[in-house]
Amino acid sequence: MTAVIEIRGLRKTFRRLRGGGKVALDGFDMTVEAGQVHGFLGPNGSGKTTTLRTLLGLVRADAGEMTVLGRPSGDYAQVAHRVGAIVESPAFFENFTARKTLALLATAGGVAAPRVDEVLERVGLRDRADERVKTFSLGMKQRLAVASALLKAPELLILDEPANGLDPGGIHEMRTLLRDLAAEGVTVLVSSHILSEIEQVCDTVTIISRGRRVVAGPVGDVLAEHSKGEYLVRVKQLDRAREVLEGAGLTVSATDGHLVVAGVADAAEISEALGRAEVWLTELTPIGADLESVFLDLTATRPLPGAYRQVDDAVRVQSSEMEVVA
Ligand SMILES: Nc1ncnc2c1ncn2[C@@H]1O[C@H](COP(=O)(O)OP(=O)(O)OP(=O)(O)O)[C@@H](O)[C@H]1O
Repeated sequence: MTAVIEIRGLRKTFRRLRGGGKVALDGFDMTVEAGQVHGFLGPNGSGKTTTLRTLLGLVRADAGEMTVLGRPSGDYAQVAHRVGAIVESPAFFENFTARKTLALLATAGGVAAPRVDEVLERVGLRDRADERVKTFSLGMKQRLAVASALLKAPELLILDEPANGLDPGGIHEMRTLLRDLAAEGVTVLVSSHILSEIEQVCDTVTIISRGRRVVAGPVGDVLAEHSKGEYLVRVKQLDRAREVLEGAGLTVSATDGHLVVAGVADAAEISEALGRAEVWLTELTPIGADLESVFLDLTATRPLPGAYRQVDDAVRVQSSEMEVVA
């Protein structure tokens, strides 16, 4: 596979007016392969936007190496026409219509005029194209931003929170759009806090916490690695099944007419133990980890009862250990 984005050891500290600095990126690494939809996740203030701005040449890194579409970051101007990006909400002239906004951007970027109607159709703004941007809702402005990023028919699309403000139908359409673009060979890097969306739409994922990569890989592998070996068990004799499974050394909890059995290395442990006691299974299903629980665990941002977590409270992962730093 070819890496479209390769980042190694990226460091950035922002100076503070009153002295000292804020470490935004602390040796961050990321690889995005061609043709994939890659999710970029991290808590507020973990360094996502700084990474994306550095990739696009808007922020100068203190150290590290980056290539975009095979070119080192210093040559970004030479690949900029092959990259479409929305990083933070773009500002549009409020008095212009959507069509005029895109037509101006198309002219400035040397894009053929018919492309404007194609992208308006693609983001669902065809019927509102001649209305002024100031009358647009947040979600409609977001659609316009995506349309502007698509104008150049980019090979690499970078989207920071594209679902921001979209209604459920719009989120669904955004998901379809990203998958369709990937099927056409476009590489998509998407940052989002809507983890269920990322889980559905992305092939691969990188999670950042306090400026460092805490996990990366195919979404399925990341979920499998963090699976807790839990199974949902349904049987007619619930109490008897619980007794048998606990007797076999398994951890069992009863919920809503079924059992959840934890710490299971192999499903056969459950079926054999129950079978020996002549308790017959009606359902045995592995309970997979979801991206939200993996994210909350790896970034140590799971809400604590009775406490208001502060944005910079998180973890720094060192090999397999987690050191909590407040
Ligand atoms: N221009 C700046 N000057 C000073 N500090 C900055 C600047 N830009 C970002 N930071 C700090 O760097 C850290 C990383 O910020 P960044 O915007 O990259 O986070 P993020 O992961 O995109 O967060 P969010 O999910 O809230 O958008 C934060 O602590 C932020 O306050």
